[in-house]
Amino acid sequence: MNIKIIGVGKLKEKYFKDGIAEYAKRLGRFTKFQIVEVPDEKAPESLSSSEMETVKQKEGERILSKIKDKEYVFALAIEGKERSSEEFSKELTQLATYGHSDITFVIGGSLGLDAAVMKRSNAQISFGRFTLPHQLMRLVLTEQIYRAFMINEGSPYHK
Ligand SMILES: C[S@@+](CC[C@H](N)C(=O)[O-])C[C@H]1O[C@@H](n2cnc3c(N)ncnc32)[C@H](O)[C@@H]1O
Repeated sequence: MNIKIIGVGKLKEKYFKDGIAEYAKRLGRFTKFQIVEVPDEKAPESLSSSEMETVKQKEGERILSKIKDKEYVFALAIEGKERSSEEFSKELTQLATYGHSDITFVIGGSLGLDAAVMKRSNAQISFGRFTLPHQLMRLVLTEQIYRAFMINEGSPYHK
């Protein structure tokens, strides 16, 4: 299985980079894992709602340019569907069983994901109603993907 996370903007803080690098290393024995970063658009607080839509649209086009037709896409969205870690683990196993070997997760920028990206997605995942910073979301998601493989293996990592 190939797993890709597409994120908007560069990861700046070392502690996020270190955390992600640790889980990415652990994931190496289960899957080919990569993070693809697309450039973010400047989004000052003074933007009008149509300017905000333009920012999301531009970021959305960059995201979509990194997705191939064969990829199964999960969009991360607060209003998406919540799952337990066990359900998520089962879902990934089922996708592999049904021949989906390229799984892509998309995390939006500071203004969220454009409608075109939501439309392209095959499923939407919510980590609950809290708004998480997109950089932290990358780390949390990477850990949950690792956890999903450990659950599937029956590892005591998941208690
Ligand atoms: C700072 S948030 C964007 C907030 C924006 N107001 C929105 O509603 O999408 C950046 C990205 O992180 C992800 N994200 C943040 N919190 C999330 C949550 N609780 N569940 C799923 N994804 C989340 C989403 O992909 C979101 O586009």
